Amino acid sequence: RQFHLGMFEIGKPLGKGKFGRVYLARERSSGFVCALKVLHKIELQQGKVEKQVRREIEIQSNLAHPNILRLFGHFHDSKRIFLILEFAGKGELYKHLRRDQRFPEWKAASYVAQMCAALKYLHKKHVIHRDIKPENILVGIHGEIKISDFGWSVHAPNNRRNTMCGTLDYLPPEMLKPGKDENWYNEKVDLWSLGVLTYEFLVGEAPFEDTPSMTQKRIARGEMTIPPFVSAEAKDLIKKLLVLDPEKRIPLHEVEQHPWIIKHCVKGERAYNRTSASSNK
Ligand SMILES: COc1cccc(-c2nc(Nc3cc(C)[nH]n3)cc3ccccc23)c1
Repeated sequence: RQFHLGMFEIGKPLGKGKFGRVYLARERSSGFVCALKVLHKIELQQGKVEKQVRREIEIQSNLAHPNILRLFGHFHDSKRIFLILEFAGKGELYKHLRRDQRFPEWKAASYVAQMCAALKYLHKKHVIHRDIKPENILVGIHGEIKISDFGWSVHAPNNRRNTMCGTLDYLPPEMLKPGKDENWYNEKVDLWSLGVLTYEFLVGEAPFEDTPSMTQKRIARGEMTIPPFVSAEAKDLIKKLLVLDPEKRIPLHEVEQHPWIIKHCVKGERAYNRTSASSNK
């Protein structure tokens, strides 16, 4: 399908990302509401991120999952690249996290379960996200979460050098301490990040947050403390994800069956059984 700017009615600016502005937009013929991300080619060249953007488009265009932000299409003019993205009505998850300081366990567990579903889908397609953090998650109108920003995602196995920018908090040890094949890592990097995310949802800050050099040391040693207000089940899951050896991290299908997730996520079903039971009376 060919898209061009004239097809869209541009609405209010939603916000500014690292390399682009995002606008609410409506496709004129269908009335379909979406988010239009505008990237300036000059800025991408200066930031040396054209390849990353091409990869983001190529990967995200082929994904279709309720917890992954859809990329419906893209087009460009002489100066700009336009990404036609799904509109998530409640905006950036990290703003919700900062506003609430930390999430109650039922909400954190629901988000972790949704992340699990999204990561299972990605890993089945041999896509590693590599940049799972609250800043890259949007919230839909019904409170469901959607992974966005595939700028750092790759097809596994990766053996290309990637300069990292942004926070180190979410980097797994194998991406910090170059081993023999320093650039070879696999999907298990997303398990580590899921552990950091779970911790941050419940505590309100990342487990290894410190000065950049101290953060690297603490990640490499897996040095973190989990505050007493975190439940024993949640603590158990965090400790099973934040394991230095990638092969020893709890796999996604075990995460979704973990007691902490089950306890908080089958509520709907129990509630369903209660109502159906009561209606039989
Ligand atoms: C970089 O994009 C930024 C930056 C800051 C805020 C928003 C934002 N986005 C969305 N939804 C989106 C965004 C995309 C790509 N799809 N759906 C909703 C919002 C609601 C209130 C405030 C802000 C919002 C985006």
